Amino acid sequence: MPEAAERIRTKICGITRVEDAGLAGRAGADFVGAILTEGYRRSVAPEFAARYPEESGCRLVGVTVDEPVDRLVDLAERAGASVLQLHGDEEPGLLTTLRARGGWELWKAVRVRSAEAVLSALDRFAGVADGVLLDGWHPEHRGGSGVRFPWDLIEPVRDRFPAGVRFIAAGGLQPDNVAEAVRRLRPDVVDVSSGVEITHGIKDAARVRAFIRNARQDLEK
Ligand SMILES: O=C(O)c1ccccc1N[C@@H]1O[C@H](COP(=O)(O)O)[C@@H](O)[C@H]1O
Repeated sequence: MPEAAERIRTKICGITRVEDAGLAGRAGADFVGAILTEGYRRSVAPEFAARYPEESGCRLVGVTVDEPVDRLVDLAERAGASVLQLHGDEEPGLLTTLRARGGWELWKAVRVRSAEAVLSALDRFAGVADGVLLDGWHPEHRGGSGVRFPWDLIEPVRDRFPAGVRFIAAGGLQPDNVAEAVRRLRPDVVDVSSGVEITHGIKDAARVRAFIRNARQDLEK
């Protein structure tokens, strides 16, 4: 008998208020994300993000951009992150080093500009990343910009994700398009930040609930 498909997981990212972590947890999210590298619109101190897991019951994803390894380990430990999302130009060797330094699940973010670049990233990070996150590309913002990647580029190469590597779909997801993303891209996790916000870092309760409900809808039919 074929195995039942795993249910879709959801991540609410860019949380800057403890009450929004609670909101995400009550709505059924699996992961809450905090931007731990300083200087971004949704950056928070690691000690502040450390309050999210207890408030939400979710696993904490620490998002960092091009941090040196010692600083990264320090941020991850202070936040109590369970997953590290590397959202810069990190090389595979950094992930190998991190794996030896702690028990974090490691996700590498790739900003999609071509299917070839995604295939090359899958190749380079196979064996070192537990997940590959695909995000939209924006000329000024590293992430959290609400930009979709071209889904039609990824649909034909979806099955090239190595077995056991989570596919996290991000970038421009919203309550209104997440069911279509789940159907077309068949991700393991859907990730949203700006699509459920009132303004940068401030989440809207109705949109968070609708996002999670709509993400799950296809698999529950
Ligand atoms: O949200 C940010 O400000 C941010 C800063 C630096 C790196 C990543 C960031 N956000 C990540 O971007 C994706 C997509 O966000 P959106 O839904 O398109 O707004 C998501 O993984 C965020 O974690």
